[in-house]
Amino acid sequence: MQKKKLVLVGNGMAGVRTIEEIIKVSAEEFEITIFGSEPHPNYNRILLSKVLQGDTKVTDITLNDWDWYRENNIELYTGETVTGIDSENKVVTTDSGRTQPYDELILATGSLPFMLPLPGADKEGVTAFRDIRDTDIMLDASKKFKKAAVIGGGLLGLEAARGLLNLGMEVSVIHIAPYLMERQLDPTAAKLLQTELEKQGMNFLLEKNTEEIVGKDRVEGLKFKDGSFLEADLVVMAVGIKPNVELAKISGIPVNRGIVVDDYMRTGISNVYAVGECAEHRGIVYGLVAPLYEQGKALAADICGKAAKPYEGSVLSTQLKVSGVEVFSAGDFMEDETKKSIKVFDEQEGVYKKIVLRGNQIVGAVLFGDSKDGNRLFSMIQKQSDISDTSKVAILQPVGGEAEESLVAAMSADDIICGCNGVSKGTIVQAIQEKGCTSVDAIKACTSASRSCGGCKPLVADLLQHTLGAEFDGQAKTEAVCSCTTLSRDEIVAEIREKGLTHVKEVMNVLGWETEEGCSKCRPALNYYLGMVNPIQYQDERESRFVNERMHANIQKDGTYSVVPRMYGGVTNSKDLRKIADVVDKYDIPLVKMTGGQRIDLLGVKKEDVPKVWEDLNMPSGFAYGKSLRTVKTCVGEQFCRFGTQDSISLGIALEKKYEGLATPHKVKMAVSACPRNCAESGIKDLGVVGIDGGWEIYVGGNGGTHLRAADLLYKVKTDEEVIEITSAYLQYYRETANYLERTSAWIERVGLQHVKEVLDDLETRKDLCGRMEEALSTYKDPWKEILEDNKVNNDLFGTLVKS
Ligand SMILES: Cc1cc2nc3c(=O)[nH]c(=O)nc-3n(C[C@H](O)[C@H](O)[C@H](O)COP(=O)(O)OP(=O)(O)OC[C@H]3O[C@@H](n4cnc5c(N)ncnc54)[C@H](O)[C@@H]3O)c2cc1C
Ligand SMILES: NC(=O)c1ccc[n+]([C@@H]2O[C@H](COP(=O)([O-])OP(=O)(O)OC[C@H]3O[C@@H](n4cnc5c(N)ncnc54)[C@H](O)[C@@H]3O)[C@@H](O)[C@H]2O)c1
Ligand code: SF4
Ligand code: FES
Repeated sequence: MQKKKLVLVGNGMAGVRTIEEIIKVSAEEFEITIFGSEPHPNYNRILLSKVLQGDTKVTDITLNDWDWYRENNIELYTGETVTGIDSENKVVTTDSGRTQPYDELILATGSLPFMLPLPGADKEGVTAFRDIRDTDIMLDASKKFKKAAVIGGGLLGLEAARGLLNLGMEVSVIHIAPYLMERQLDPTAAKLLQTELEKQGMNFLLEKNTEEIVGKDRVEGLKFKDGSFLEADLVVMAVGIKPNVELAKISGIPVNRGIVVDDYMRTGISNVYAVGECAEHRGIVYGLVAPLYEQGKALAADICGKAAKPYEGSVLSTQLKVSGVEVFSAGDFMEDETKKSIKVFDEQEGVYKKIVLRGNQIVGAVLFGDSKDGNRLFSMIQKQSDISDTSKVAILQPVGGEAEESLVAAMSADDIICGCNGVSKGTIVQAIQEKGCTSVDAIKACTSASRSCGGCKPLVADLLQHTLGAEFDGQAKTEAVCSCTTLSRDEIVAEIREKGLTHVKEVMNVLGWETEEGCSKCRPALNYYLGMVNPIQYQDERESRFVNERMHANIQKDGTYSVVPRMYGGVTNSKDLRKIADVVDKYDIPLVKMTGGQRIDLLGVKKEDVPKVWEDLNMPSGFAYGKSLRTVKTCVGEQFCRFGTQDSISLGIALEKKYEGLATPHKVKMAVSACPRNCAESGIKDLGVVGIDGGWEIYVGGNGGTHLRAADLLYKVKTDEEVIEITSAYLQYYRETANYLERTSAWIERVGLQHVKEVLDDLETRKDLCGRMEEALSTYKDPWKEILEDNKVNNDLFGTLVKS
């Protein structure tokens, strides 16, 4: 059956979640194409606040990595904006001139930050806070400048302000209303919040209306309508958002404030849906993920032709993501003639709780200082619970002084634990009891709870503790390798050994993987563990490797490849240099560059030329792309240097020849310096050797990358043979005990240098490790040669045939 063409415009949180839902309902029905203006795969926009606050890194907030798109056969065009929709001919066009036909079209274009149209708003140093680019602008500015002004004292403005404080800036928040977060809080809670944030170092200017942003090219300050002035060299506008509807509007799709949709997210034009912050449902445009994900579910069922539960609107709840502050707000939180409140206010402790009732129904709540009851109250609001039978004040203190744990115990099965993803206590308990989930990560994988803002993680952990009791502590330490399983690395390796498992698919079947195909985290890891356990029998599964390892070359950002041939110990000769020069000319290679590991990198090689370049070079692969030994950097040593006490080059070459091509959990870099002056930088390598009088020192666990770490001295030895013996035993122990993708620097911190020493001090163990290392090394074959000799693989990978 011909698949239907499904096009998604907008590669953001709501759009991609909807695609996930569609794949869950009907994986085979659609050929999916996604366009996204941003140059990234789908990431967790919510966590940009945490990135700015220094709690996480941009690289850790990806929700769906490139492999996810590939694995689900989704054609993804990033950095490409859809500029027109021809709904008659069912085609979209993009800013790169591409046209893409569709059978079904989903618009998920999100919002645009509202930028106050002030004179000077275009000056350098004025930014919104919406995406990775804005976050980078703020991170950069904080390194060079001191004074930040945030316009807008809502959720976004306060989270930005906390981030800028953490980055060492002086921060003023300019707010137009008389109190903060007036859309979520009442004046009492807002005042408490302001006091707490002032204690943290924030400065507030309330009821201030900005008139102008002043400065030459760069912003220098803000002028206010009351004539006052504030110095600032960074201005962040956080004054709300507006639905991004321009594309829909020019394409004739009915638009009000947002794109108008029905209860299945259908727009006024057939086969065109809208979801997320760009959509307007029953007159409401939502700006939090929980309702957007609910919308996505309804859309997914409808588009797949299944009986869909209509989307009927959402009650909202919010929490501010600022550490040290607990603020919660939900539903209709302001009193009026029809709504009365019950309040508890402990001024001494700074705790304020309020519920708002319409008759006997609870319709809203505000909590400050202690937001633990937030989820329970939110569930009551969503269910419109009638509280006539309950003592009203007890609703605000339901567990009166009992142990914290009884909070989750007191929740009913349909109480929501994860507001963002709408996951109830019952669903999580079911995942623990029926699917064997034993960690927060495993629960995230099974149920999506904690996958968005992460605010519910402590509650999920409490629920795990409560459900598993004594079992929890022990099990909590073992993290699942990924969301496809609840098993940890150690459990998987043990099962592979015990059950004699030999293939990635077999591991998944036998060990009850949640997903049929696994994911980009577990597949390469399983491929490695299988090869490590059984190096002789195991057939490497190319398709389970990361793309660079599959291609045996690094893909560059423009789609070309880099080729780095092996040069043992960083030593070359005129013959190899001539070959390299000829190859560079013949294939028009734009850049030749020395690497940090003393190799020559040919950059910008066209995909179809890669095998031909390998063939003409006729040199072994340098494994510059691999989880493997990369290079052994050497200093010139005793042969030429007057300080040299040892032959660093010969030892470096011997090490590189011995361990080349060895599969390791992560890349391994080595160096050999012939004296303590350490010109080859042995102190920041995974394994570094330093010449001393009458022998060598062996250092381990060094890292010169993002997580800079000086290597630890492991042993002093006398001979080259001893260096090799210790290296073999050390590397083999790392291979056998590290998590896949764990560098030696992280591994040594985890297992402890002393522990590793004790293992290697045991001569029997050392011998066994060396024996297993020899076994692993015996399987080495140069991958470039192998591919050149296999026309099919060559053709599959590069679309070229080198040998006839
Ligand atoms: C710093 C920050 C913190 C937040 N914290 C929270 C929180 O704690 N809790 C919460 O619930 N919500 C939070 N939010 C809001 C939440 O991130 C949004 O509600 C959610 O991301 C909206 O999803 P969306 O898919 O509708 O829009 P977006 O995530 O904005 O995605 C839309 C995407 O479409 C792309 N696009 C637009 N037009 C086109 C086009 N024509 N062609 C191609 N691509 C296009 C855009 O570039 C964008 O990448 C936060 C937002 C920010 C900025
Ligand atoms: N923790 C969370 O849930 C969270 C965090 C960040 C962002 N978000 C979402 O992101 C979106 C954007 O957040 P936001 O805070 O910008 O929107 P918002 O509309 O909630 O708040 C904007 C604030 O700016 C103030 N403002 C408006 N004009 C102003 C002016 N000229 N001068 C000074 N202040 C002015 C308003 O009074 C308002 O309080 C919202 O949908 C929000 O829900 C949520
Ligand atoms: S490390 Fe010592 S021997 Fe090697 S080059 Fe430097 S000074 Fe010379
Ligand atoms: S409440 Fe946000 S991820 Fe669970």
